Amino acid sequence: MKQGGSDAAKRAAGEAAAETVEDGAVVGLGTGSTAAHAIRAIGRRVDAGLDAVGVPTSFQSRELAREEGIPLADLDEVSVDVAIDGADEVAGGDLVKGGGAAHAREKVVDASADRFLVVADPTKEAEALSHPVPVEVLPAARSTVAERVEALGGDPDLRRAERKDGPVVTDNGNLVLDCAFGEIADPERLATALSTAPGVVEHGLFVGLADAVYVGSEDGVTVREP
Ligand SMILES: O=C(CO)[C@H](O)[C@H](O)COP(=O)(O)O
Repeated sequence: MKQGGSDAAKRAAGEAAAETVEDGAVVGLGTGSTAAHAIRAIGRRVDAGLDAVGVPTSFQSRELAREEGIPLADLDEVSVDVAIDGADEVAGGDLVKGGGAAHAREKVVDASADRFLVVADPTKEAEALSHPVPVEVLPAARSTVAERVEALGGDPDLRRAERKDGPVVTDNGNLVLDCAFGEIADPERLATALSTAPGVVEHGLFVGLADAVYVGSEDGVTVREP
């Protein structure tokens, strides 16, 4: 997993994206250490009088938003104006997400937003996607989906928890297969193949969803519109 970026770079990206949130906006709150900087910055702005409502993408982002005093809503109550979320790898407008196993809810929220802003540090950028693709699966479908992934040329690996024995269980009660495919020549095709496998809840390929990518560094932020 590409986790090598500096916290200063992540913070610069998260805070720059948070600055774009307009008064009255409904904001999709992403998951991970970079999105957390955006949530904290939005929290500071709410504290200073910004009228904004957050739609969390995970248990983690909900907890943080609560701590920061951001009013929250569910997706069946509001529509999202802008979502701000991190990524494990970015190539143009295509992403691999799901390092925090939150990609199913992240995709629902990010794809529903009028604008989806990706926040990342330079270590996440790539010419082509090659990061293993997290695939959330129903527990009963673990082995059938793994066989399907192998048939697609991938190498599935059940994600294991670091601080408990056994697998990672997602916020939705499912398992995650991290599927290495090497360089992904046609992300859209692979995304369709994974989506159509019975038992797949969601995968971490976000193809063509990003409206802008904020890449932070110690020296500032570059914004790309794919
Ligand atoms: O997709 C994600 C969680 O499911 C995260 O956004 C992704 O893993 C990036 O995390 P970080 O900003 O901590 O590097």
